[in-house]
Amino acid sequence: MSQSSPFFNRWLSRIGPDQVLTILTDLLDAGAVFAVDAGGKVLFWSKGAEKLFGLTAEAVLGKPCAETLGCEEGQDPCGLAELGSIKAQIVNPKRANGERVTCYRTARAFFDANGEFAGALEFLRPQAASETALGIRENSESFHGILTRDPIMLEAIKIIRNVAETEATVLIRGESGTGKELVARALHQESPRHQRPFLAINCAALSPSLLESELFGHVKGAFTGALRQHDGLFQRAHGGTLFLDEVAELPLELQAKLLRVLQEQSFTPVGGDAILNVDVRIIAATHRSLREETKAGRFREDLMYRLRVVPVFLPPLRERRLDVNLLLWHSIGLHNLHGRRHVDSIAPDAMRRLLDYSWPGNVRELINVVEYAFAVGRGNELSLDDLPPEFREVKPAAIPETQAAAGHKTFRGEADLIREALQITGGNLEAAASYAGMSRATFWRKRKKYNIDPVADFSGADG
Ligand SMILES: Nc1ncnc2c1ncn2[C@@H]1O[C@H](COP(=O)(O)OP(=O)(O)OP(=O)(O)O)[C@@H](O)[C@H]1O
Repeated sequence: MSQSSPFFNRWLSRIGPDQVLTILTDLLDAGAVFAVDAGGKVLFWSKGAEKLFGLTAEAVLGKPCAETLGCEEGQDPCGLAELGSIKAQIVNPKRANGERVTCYRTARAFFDANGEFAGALEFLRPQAASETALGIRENSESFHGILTRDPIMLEAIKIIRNVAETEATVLIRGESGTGKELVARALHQESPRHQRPFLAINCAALSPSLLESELFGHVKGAFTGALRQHDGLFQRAHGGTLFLDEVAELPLELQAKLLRVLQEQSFTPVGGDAILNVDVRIIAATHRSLREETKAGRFREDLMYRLRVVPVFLPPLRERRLDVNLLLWHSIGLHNLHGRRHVDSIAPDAMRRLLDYSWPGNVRELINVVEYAFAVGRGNELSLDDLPPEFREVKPAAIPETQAAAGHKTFRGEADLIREALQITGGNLEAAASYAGMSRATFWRKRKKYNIDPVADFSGADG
């Protein structure tokens, strides 16, 4: 069906197609719109294009578009004659000041009555920092809110995807704040049980008697104060998933009761004598080694085997340096959307401290650090002064031993940060600049200053 009324063409010629196109593209002020002829010469250049590239229409009209936008990075500058249309292609056109800007390119070619390429209309929308952080271009992954570029985390996600379909019990091991609950929720969401409840309990947070009544419920009069019957989590999670966080802290007497539910899908509420049957999938998590706990006699061996049918390990954040960068920018992007401050760069000394930090509270701590920076700091650059005191006090020489043991380099300065960024990204300048918290132009300048050659030294590095 046509998108316009039969009167549109008449109206268009009365107003003037040129004026209509100009006004229309003004309405799209989030990016640049331009038209080219069959030879790639610019025929139309919107106000948004002037703003984005710092080039007036007067300076650009009639010039080859590839030259105007500095398409020299081995990318096909056009490709439209063959493809006909392009959607959300990532390109890096050049601004008047020489800086490159990452954009999404959407374009449509026109063909004349003989099928000959007759030019095209293009729309370039600059990519937001938060989109880069979300890893839309790089090989990162967002899976039910879990952001990562770390190979071990990606492997964990793969396992979760595969076991979600099954009924297997999963044991997630990781330090506090590494995302164990997030992963458990993802597993539930991916499973056939996703329309039934997902309930969670921290086994370390309650006294043994309260924990028992929370898990299994109690009948009226079961103990002093049990004024009415209470349905436990196992009953309420029927058909769904129960997440037992810090399962290693479960008292031995409750371990026996949990084992029975796992083996027989049945239990008796506190003070009751009727056996209740339930269908609940268990996902357990711990920061301890259950094997060690078993050896020490604190955890039942039979229960350990029941729980760790599929073990999943989440590494601490200090061992996932690519994720520090990714999660920082993701968190910054969220604050940029809602706060009064807009951060688009991180000062190199601040970035160095963030990357060198041992993150004992893992991702939860990182989120809080960004919140702190937005609460106390001002301006577009996140500086060292915006970070909590522990970041400002730590000298590179005083980096915790755990990190040194984990094989982390300590930085001596900006040059080291640039080298590390190139090393870890295999010489990809765009990704390396993002890793170092610098704009591409600044990264380029500093790389030159320290005479670091990305091609000779780092391309093909396995990062
Ligand atoms: N990879 C990730 N991507 C995005 N957000 C994450 C990631 N990992 C953790 N988070 C966020 O960090 C916070 C802590 O995560 P979560 O509660 O899942 O950790 P945990 O290991 O269960 O912690 P604890 O053992 O202390 O309960 C949450 O806000 C969570 O959304």
